[in-house]
Amino acid sequence: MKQRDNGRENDALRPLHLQHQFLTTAEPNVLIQQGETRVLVQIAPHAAKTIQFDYRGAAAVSANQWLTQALQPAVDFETFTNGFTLRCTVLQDAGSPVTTAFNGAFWLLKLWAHDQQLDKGLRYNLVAITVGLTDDGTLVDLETDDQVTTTLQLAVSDLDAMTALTVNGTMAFDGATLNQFLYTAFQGTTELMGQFKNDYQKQTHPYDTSSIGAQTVVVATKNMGKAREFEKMFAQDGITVKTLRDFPDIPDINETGTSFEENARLKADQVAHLLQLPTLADDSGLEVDALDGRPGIFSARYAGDAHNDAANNAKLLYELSGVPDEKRGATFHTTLVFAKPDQPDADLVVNGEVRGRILGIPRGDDGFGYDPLFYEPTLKKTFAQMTPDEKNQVSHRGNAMRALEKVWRDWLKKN
Ligand SMILES: O=c1[nH]c(=O)c2ncn([C@@H]3O[C@H](COP(=O)(O)OP(=O)(O)OP(=O)(O)O)[C@@H](O)[C@H]3O)c2[nH]1
Ligand SMILES: [Mg+2]
Repeated sequence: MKQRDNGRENDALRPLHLQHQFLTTAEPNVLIQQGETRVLVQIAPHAAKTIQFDYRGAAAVSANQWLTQALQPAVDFETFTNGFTLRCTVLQDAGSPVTTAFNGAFWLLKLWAHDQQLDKGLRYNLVAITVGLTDDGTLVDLETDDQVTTTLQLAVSDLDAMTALTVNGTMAFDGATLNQFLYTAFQGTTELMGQFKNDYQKQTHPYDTSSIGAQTVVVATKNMGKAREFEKMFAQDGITVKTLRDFPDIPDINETGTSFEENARLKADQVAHLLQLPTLADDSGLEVDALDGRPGIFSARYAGDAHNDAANNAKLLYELSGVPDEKRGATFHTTLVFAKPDQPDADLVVNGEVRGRILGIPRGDDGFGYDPLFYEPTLKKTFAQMTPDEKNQVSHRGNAMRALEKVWRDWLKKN
């Protein structure tokens, strides 16, 4: 392939670099660099449903017209509730500043729409490129030093639809030359589109989910006792389990709901959104008759915000001191929610319960949480005296899983 004076091959793009939130102001912004051309793009909403460009660089009037024309067909104002101004400040012009500005503007707009869950407001993805014609061929993604007779400025979608096409030049050219021009441009835009999509993917789903295969279920829990039970139950179907321990960068989810279901939805919906994967969550707790159903949804935080099983058990025994056996009945409850990414209305919800009695002294070493105090009358043991299989046969979580087992595969196939 032929090279330009600076060594860059004729069909090679300038290196692309995006710095999101280059300015630390609240307003969304990005610094886009294509080669040595640098444009700062900022977006601000306004009430009228219009696209406004505020290009700050040479030939601003024609630049604004071109940018608006190139973007307009992609924007669906049925979805966007307001319009927006895209301010593009050319900080350094080393060639093709308008198409560089367009790329920064489109992909900033796309992130902005995503943050507001208005992804549908953009009909397709766009990139723009500037291509030049020389005496002996075409050059992609022009720099200031490239000596060309004619330039072509193009915006094209990932559905191969052109939204803006401008040709400016000092020489006449024929149809074959135009085709050569377009061919070169499309090669450039295809490559550029891939680069922008990669960056967008990183910005919106920054978690590494490459280890998650088709036979894997993500469970949004940090509780290893729960995780072991899910692992065992799913293993019967040949399914492996990943938990939040596999994604340590996911922030803690505040269980601010007022019911098991609300809390399980919070956990499932948020993690499904962050990982963009179907996610199962479990919210469970112990409802003690003599305590009017406490600790209930507060079972993990019963003795204080730091989850401490020993302290929780000690508090339970203390609160039940003097309560006779026949009044120590309790229910263990589990709500399971299976969520698909960004479809909270489609959440699958099932429940499971088991009745038992709270002993006066702990028995058994297995299990977790309140297990040593929870006596189950049919197997005549505490949960902590049971093998994992025995516990799963009778437990709240086992019962919830059996309810889930009947429905989740069909649910997963829908949509
Ligand atoms: O003896 C027990 N046998 C069980 O089978 C069991 N299932 C749940 N629990 C306890 O009830 C609370 C749930 O709170 P919870 O649903 O918010 O879970 P958690 O905070 O531990 O983990 P996460 O899933 O929220 O990350 C926690 O204290 C759990 O230890 C159990 N105790
Ligand atoms: Mg919890």
